[in-house]
Amino acid sequence: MVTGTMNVDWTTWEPKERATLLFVIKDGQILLIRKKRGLGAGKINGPGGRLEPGETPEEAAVRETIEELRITPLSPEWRGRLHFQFLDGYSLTCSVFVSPDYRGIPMETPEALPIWTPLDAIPYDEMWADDAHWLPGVIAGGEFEGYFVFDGENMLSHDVRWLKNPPL
Ligand SMILES: Nc1nc2c([nH]c(=O)n2[C@H]2C[C@H](O)[C@@H](COP(=O)(O)OP(=O)(O)OP(=O)(O)O)O2)c(=O)[nH]1
Repeated sequence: MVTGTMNVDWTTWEPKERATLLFVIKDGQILLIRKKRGLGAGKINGPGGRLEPGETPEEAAVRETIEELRITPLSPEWRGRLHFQFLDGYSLTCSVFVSPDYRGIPMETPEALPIWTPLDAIPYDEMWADDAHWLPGVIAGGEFEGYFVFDGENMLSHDVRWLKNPPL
């Protein structure tokens, strides 16, 4: 429930939609995408998308990675959950997974262009504004819950709580 410009009661909050993100991290690189359509088109992100009826977040994360990059991520690990409230009333939760390996060869699709990126060269200025607040901690091995208020693409507030291995 939105109770003011930036005040959200997260204890009673329910998302309108559920989505996923999955990052393959292997050999000092992270597999990112340039997203070609949908929410966040033009941005750099991980593969992901909204859950289909009956799917678990992990199933959706694997399906979206196959659809967007034609690879099958192996052994996905849950690393966190993003909670987004937009001022226009839209709300979304997003489960974040990391896979240490994959099967296949990443390919460009109508939805995404694969971009292998060194872990020390992640282009946060081309990503959603919240990502710099949690992706470094995820790469460091952390697990988190993140709470964000957005006005369109403009992040108004952020609160990241580390559950495990908080970054130094
Ligand atoms: N890294 C990051 N990802 C985000 C943020 N906000 C946000 O929606 N996403 C992700 C979650 C989803 O993976 C994706 C939005 O879903 P989508 O539009 O790709 O969903 P979809 O594939 O079901 O789309 P469609 O085919 O139905 O159009 O963007 C954010 O702030 N940071």
